[in-house]
Parts: sequence; C-alpha cells; structure tokens
Amino acid sequence: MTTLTQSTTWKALQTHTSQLPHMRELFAQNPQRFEQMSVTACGLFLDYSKNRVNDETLKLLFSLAKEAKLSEKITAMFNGDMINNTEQRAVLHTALRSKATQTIIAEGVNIVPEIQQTLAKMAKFVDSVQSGNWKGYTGKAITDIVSIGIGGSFLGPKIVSQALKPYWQGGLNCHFVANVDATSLCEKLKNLNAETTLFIMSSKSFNTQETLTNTLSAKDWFLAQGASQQDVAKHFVAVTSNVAKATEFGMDANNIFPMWDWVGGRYSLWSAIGLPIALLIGMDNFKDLLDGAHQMDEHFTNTPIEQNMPVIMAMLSVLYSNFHGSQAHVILAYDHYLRGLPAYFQQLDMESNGKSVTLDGTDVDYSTGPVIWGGEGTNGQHAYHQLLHQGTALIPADFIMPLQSHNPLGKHHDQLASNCFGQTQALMQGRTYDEALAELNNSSLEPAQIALIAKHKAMPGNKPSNTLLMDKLTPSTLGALIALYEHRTFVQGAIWQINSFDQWGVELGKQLGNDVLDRIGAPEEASQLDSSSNALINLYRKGQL
Ligand SMILES: O=P(O)(O)OC[C@H]1O[C@H](O)[C@H](O)[C@@H](O)[C@@H]1O
Repeated sequence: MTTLTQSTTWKALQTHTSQLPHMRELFAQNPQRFEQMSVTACGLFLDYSKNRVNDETLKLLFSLAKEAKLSEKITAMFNGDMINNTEQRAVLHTALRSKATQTIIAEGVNIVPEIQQTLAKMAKFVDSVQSGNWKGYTGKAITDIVSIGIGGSFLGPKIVSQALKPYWQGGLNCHFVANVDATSLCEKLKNLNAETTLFIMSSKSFNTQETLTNTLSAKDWFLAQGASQQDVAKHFVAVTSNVAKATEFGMDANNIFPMWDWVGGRYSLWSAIGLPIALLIGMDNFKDLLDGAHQMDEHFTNTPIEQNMPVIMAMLSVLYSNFHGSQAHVILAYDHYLRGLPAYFQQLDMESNGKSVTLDGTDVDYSTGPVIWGGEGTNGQHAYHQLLHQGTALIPADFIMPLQSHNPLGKHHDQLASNCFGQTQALMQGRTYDEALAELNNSSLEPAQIALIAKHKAMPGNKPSNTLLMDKLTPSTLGALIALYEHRTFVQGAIWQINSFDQWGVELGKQLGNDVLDRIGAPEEASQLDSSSNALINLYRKGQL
C-alpha cells in the first residue's frame, strides 16, 4: 500500500467530496464563484468554476500537492535532475524554449548554446527552402514537404502545423506520413513530383520500424522517378539524436538536425522535430510558439500553486480520477484549427501517466492517468455529448475556444461560442425531473406519457468542465496552451509518484511484433505460439479466408 492513500489529506478528501452539494447549489451559495475560480496566464483564461469544488476542496487539493513536494519536483525538472529514473535521463524540453541568455546544465554541460545553434541551423534551412534557394536535383525549388515520423515525432508537428494554418507562408505544402500501412505513404506520393519534394525523416532514436520502412520506401520512390543516389542529399534531411545511424543510412551530415536524450518524444515539438512547423509558418512564428511556451514555464515555476493554471487543472483531474471514480477526460476544441489537439493531448497524457507502479516500483493503489479523448465542437454535440450529459460515466471536459475567429463570417462565431458556453451550462445545471415535467405540461400527451418522457428528459447535471479561452489562436497562445497541458500532466504524475517520462508499455508490443514478422516470413507455418496467434499468422500467410 502506498503512503499517498494513507495520508490524512487523502482521507479528508474522500469524506469531503462525498458531502459536497450539487454545483447548482454551489453557484447559488456563492455569487463570487466565477471571479474566485478563474485565472489568467500567458494569454489564456481558465474558468474552473464549473467543477465539483468549494474553498475547502481546493484547500485540500493544494495540501495534497504540497505534501507531494510539488515545488521541489518542479525545481528538479527545470534544473535538469535525472527525474526519468528508469532511463537515467534529465527532462529538459523546457530548455528548448528558454532564453538564449539562460544557463541550463544537463550532465555537467550548459545546453543552451547547442539549442541556439540548432535553432540557427533551422532558421538558415527554413529561409533557404522558403525562398526557393534550396534547389532539387533538377534545379527546381521545393513545393512539398513530406514529414516521416511517428508518435512524438509526428503528432506535434502535424497538429501544430494544422492549428497554425493562418500563419503559413512561403507557399509550401506539408504531408505527414506516420503509419507503416503503405496506403498512407502511397496516397501522399501519388500527387507529388520528386523534383520539388523534400523528405524530413524525424526519429529521435533512428530506430523506429515504421519510420525506417517509410523512409526507405520514399527513397525507392524518389530514385524510381529518375533521380540518382547523389541527388538524395538534396531531398532527404533527418532530425535525430542518433547522428551516427542517420549518416550510416545515407543522410548528408550537413542535413542532420540534432536532438537530445533529455527531450522525450512526446515533448519534442519544440526541438528540431518542429522543423516541418517552422518550414510552414516561418522561423519568427516558430520562435513565438517557443516564447508562448516559455511564458507558461515562467508562470508554472513562479506562481503560487493556488493561482497556478497547470497545477489547478492537474489537481482537478486528480480530484475526479481519485475521488469520483472517473476514468476518462474529454478535450473539446471549439475551433476547427485546433481539431487535432485531443489526439495530441492523448499521447502526451496517456503515454506519460498510463503507469501502475511508483518511481520506486511500488504498485499503486489508486487510479493514475485517465483515458484522454475528444474532438471538435460543435460536431461532438451531435454525437458523443449525449453520453456526457446522461451517461453513467463521469467524464470531466475541457472546452477550449478563441474569442476571435481567424475567419469571421456572419454569425458563425457567435453560434460557435453560444454552443460552447451552452454545453458547459447544461452539463453543470442539468434539468430536474420537475423542470422536464413543467416543460411538457402544455403538450397534448397523456399524463402517463408526460411522466415517462420527463424521466428521459431529466439530466443530472453536476458534470464538471473547464473553459479555456484566448483572444485569438496565435503561435504564442498555442505554445502556452500546449505547455499548460505538459505541466498539467507533470503535476498529475508528481502527485501519483509515477515516472511520467518513460514508456516501457510500448516495448513488449514492438518486441512481439518483430517476432511475428519473422514467423510471417518463415518457411514453415507458425506453431510455437498460442493457438490464436498461430492461426492468425497462418491465415495471413495464406492471404485469404
Ligand atoms: O522519434 P522516434 O525515436 O522514432 O520515436 C517515435 C515514437 O515511438 C515510440 O514508440 C514512443 O512510444 C514514442 O514516444 C515516440 O515518440
């Protein structure tokens, strides 16, 4: 049993949360609730008043954070301590957005100069490609980028590029290939001209099956279009921490952008892994993205926990996971440009906090990371919101919306905003049986039918949500938003005493996948595995049912 669940604060929270009244009542009790439960930081505004909390709940949650030595843990991360204890690594993605004048030490070396050099190398490359000075093998300028990478080497670049489409410049297009399913690559290549296409191979380890296979196939395609081996250097660049392996693969050493062991894959968009983003939005905008994240780092490290946005959001999540039995958390982006955020936060949070032993290897006796999912508003309202309102699962929601649209058109944005706010209101207040009855009173239905329909129309409410607003979606506000969720994830991990920076769970699948690949290609039928796996492999070898 862990000490966490034995603590007085934990036990007090268990008792307290079961006694808290419905949120309707909490709002009625305190007219200042919104003012007291909202906070602004780095161009973001968080309204967390529609949560199952009162002053006492917050006090207990913040005590839990203090007892977990949160401040010390934050300092340890920013100082470059080896907080990723299973891989013996520092966790310094925050250094990637630091100021050039800072000194940040990892393993005895100030890493800021290296970071700045890489940014300068990126800037030169971006300028050369955007200006058309970088020529392909027939002397033509580049028009299309194909970014090949998976996991953290894919989601960040793809989703941030998509989110910042209003800032694209230079006329370049970017296509992302992650899956080893050849359809992904082939569908992209169909419409591309090898003479004007540049491939970026992004892999921290340079060892990921999907990325290596897709890059080799892309190279075969490139050569099959009439290019020669010497032309490869003009069309293939790599971002990796394994420079030796990339060179061995045939990449020109000048075209390899470094990254480092102290950057986790899912925290790497701030490094040269962000090169596709920089190529699309330009280096100044990329630096604004870094700056927005840096501002959030400053807020996170310098603000008392009671006003600290990532800490507040993390502790609310802990509240639902550990004291209300919630197993999921939904991200609802009310902005078409931000439609990819749920997938991004899904990897960030689930790969970080999907753990069941503490740092010292003790089995946890409490829930850790919830299932993160979500989508784009208002689309979800016509699909899964039904379950949020009336289902049996408690799923806290984050509503994210810019106040100003990049595409102001008629009443569209008013309608988007009214739907967003209307949903948070409906989730919070619900509709009582009596209210449903009153609404049906004037109908021509029989009393028994009215009673039945009222039962179905009644909604419990008391469903928690956060509302996150910003003036406008800009590189800087997006940087702050992503850093907010990174730190939220970190704080949760700190409370749960887990390592949020390793991902051993993905390894066994990779290992067994390689073994299966060998058996698929073996001369004899599979017979050494469990009956299901043998039969599936043999069915696949046969190629038909
Ligand atoms: O960048 P790479 O080394 O190719 O890794 C790509 C991805 O694959 C791994 O399996 C991890 O689960 C991810 O965290 C990582 O981002």
